[in-house]
Amino acid sequence: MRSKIEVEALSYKYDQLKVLEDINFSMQQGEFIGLIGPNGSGKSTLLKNINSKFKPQQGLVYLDGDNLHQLDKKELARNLAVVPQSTEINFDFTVEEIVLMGRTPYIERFSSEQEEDFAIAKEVMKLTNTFDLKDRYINQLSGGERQRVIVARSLAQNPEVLLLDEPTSNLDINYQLEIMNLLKRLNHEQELTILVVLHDLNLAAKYCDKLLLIDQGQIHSFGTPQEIITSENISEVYGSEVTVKYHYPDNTPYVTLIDQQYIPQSKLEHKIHLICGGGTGRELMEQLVKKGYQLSCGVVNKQDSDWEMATSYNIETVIEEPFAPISEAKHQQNLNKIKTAETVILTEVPIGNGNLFNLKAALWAAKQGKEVIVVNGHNIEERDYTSGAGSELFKQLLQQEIKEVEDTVSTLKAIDEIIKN
Ligand SMILES: Nc1ncnc2c1ncn2[C@@H]1O[C@H](COP(=O)(O)OP(=O)(O)OP(=O)(O)O)[C@@H](O)[C@H]1O
Repeated sequence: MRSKIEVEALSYKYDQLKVLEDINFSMQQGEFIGLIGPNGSGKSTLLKNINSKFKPQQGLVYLDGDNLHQLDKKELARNLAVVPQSTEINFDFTVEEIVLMGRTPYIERFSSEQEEDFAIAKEVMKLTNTFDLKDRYINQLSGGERQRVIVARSLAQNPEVLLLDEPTSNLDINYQLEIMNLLKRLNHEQELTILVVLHDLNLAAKYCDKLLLIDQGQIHSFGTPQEIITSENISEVYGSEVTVKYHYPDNTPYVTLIDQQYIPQSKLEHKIHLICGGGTGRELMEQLVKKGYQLSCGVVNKQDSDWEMATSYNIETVIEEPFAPISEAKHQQNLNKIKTAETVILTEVPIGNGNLFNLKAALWAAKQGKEVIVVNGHNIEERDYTSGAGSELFKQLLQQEIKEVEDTVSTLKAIDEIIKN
């Protein structure tokens, strides 16, 4: 199959300033690709090379196998439409007039719009929620309204490929989602091929099938959001420390910025091991990761909701088979993790014969002189399913030098105190 768009060895300079170097990638029909990268990395310049506004000094761009820069302008506009980053429109055109401009590539010289053109303009105005604005002057609209009109104009071109440069930048959160949902719908229903520059990595990860990450004019990486949105890539390209959580079940990544300036070094170095299970560690895991602690976890069963959360944050975890009792080997691995931690937290995990080892691990940690925080907001008997063995071990644990707390908030306070001392 021929690629819809193929960029081959493309390099571009503004006078002496080299901005793009040896860019190679292709888009198949119906792909939805996000172009991401830091400010000034060359995203807009790449888009302008693909839409033929700029001609690369080296390399070629193909549309359906034809050299795109040699295509007649009208033919190109019937295939490819652009939503630029900023649109200066100096004259007082109405919204409908602007949208009808999208029909220009279909209108013969010396003739004017036909009924079909008006019908298409109406349809795309409805799609973009701009129909109610149709008689308003474009220069009297808000930035967000104007943005939607420009999207409508590009759709009126009835293109096969749509290039958009930060189409959501002027929009409030509601319209951001509306535009992205509209693009996704057009992509699905009409196989519209989309290349969109986005700054919001979470929006990009949520909507795009693939992401092209540009760094200083070169392709850093190209792949699925799961492959591209990793804390390593973000730190390498943007220089920011982030946590990436992979949402279950489709593993859509979600980025949260860690502002290192506000995390004291003592927190970054403090290692915590969390003994949990059955979802009792979820809330703590989120909080501790966001606060910048180094976290490990175990033993949890695969498929358990604590396992799910630990996996989504890439937390080092000792994992047992689904529903299987903790084996001696996994228990040993857990103790090895505990050895490297400064603090151990035992959540209010229900105790059965299968996870008695987790109580033993907490007891072992306390006897080793580790700081052990035991969450004990409810009576142990209520969650002991071992006919007493669990309660007995728990009693021994409480007799050690441990910190007994009630819930997540008091656990976090206890950790703060440990670090301060
Ligand atoms: N017309 C121009 N003349 C000279 N240099 C330019 C021109 N347009 C952009 N540049 C420079 O080229 C580099 C890439 O700019 P470009 O706008 O392509 O980056 P970008 O990734 O789209 O950035 P942003 O995310 O900030 O929009 C920058 O260093 C920029 O200053």
